[in-house]
Amino acid sequence: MNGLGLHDVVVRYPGATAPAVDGVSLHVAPGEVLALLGPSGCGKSSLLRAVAGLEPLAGGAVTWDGASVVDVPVHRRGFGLVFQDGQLFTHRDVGGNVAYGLSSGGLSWRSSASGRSHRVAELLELVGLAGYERREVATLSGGERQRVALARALAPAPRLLLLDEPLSALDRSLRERLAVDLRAVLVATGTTAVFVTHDQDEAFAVADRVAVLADGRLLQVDTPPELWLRPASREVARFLGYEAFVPVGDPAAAPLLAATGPRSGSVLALAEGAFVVTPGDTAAKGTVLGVTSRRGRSEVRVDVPGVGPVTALAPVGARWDAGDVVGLRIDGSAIASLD
Ligand SMILES: Nc1ncnc2c1ncn2[C@@H]1O[C@H](COP(=O)(O)OP(=O)(O)OP(=O)(O)O)[C@@H](O)[C@H]1O
Repeated sequence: MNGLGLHDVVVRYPGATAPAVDGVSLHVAPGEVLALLGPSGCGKSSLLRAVAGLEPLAGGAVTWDGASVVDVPVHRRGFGLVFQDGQLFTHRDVGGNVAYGLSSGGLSWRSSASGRSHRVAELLELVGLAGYERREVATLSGGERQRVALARALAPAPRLLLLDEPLSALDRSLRERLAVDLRAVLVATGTTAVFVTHDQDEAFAVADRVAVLADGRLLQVDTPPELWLRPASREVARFLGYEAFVPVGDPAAAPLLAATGPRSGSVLALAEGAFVVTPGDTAAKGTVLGVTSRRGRSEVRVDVPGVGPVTALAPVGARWDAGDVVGLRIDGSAIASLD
């Protein structure tokens, strides 16, 4: 099979009671971007490092185009790496950092100085930093550094790019913008990539498919819409942000099913926003537990009979006190079903 193959990969650290990666099998097709998503300590980085060749395998195999790379040293795998902190060379300027990436490739622009500088300019333009060649690394913002790290890693046209939480040191709004830009760059260059993150939104923004890991095991791998609409288990659903579960046969499910239409699974999973606080006669009611404000809207913790505590959305500025009973409209698009 072309692309990256993981076959029952096991990573075990000396002295650890359980393996960090415990029999993970996955395939990443050429040109595909796969996110490894999971809580801290679930083994995402260990798996990525095993693919890179930075950690030895305790079991299983890593293949590229069907051939094992287990005995191929890190620098001969043709895989690029981007880390959380970019790891730029501070004694080189931006252009020097990107040109370093070129020198590790075996491609034709290596031969001429003008070919090299043209390629550096092209890569900087690709990552949104046209004209930055002579800037000192120390003068760059965190987001700019990560863009340079990406350009440097893409310079030798790696057959696989491995990104370990490349955006997690940045603040939220910058992270959201860069996630979109990162996907655009990976798609524009047709780069096959594996992207590690603990942030669901980021995984969904960057990847074609998302692999959810917990305790070193693969729980589910699917496209973002499939994963969101059909989480394979409560564990996956909880990790994606579903916060309440109602069996389909439960009386409390009736108004929910009226909003979603018939569903095939046996349990409904409710995400934040499955209820919207609405005045007037509504299908459901809840008792306010508390109110917080986030990103220009109010989030109201409400206790809904038969469902439990959930986060309902409300217009910003609206005021309630704990104990108030509020009407709730149901948004079927925030309700998934599982077996
Ligand atoms: N070098 C190491 N030596 C021993 N144990 C390690 C080492 N690196 C990681 N571990 C352990 O392996 C498990 C998986 O760690 P890993 O860093 O792969 O998880 P992660 O999902 O990437 O976490 P995070 O999001 O916090 O980086 C953890 O229990 C961790 O403590």
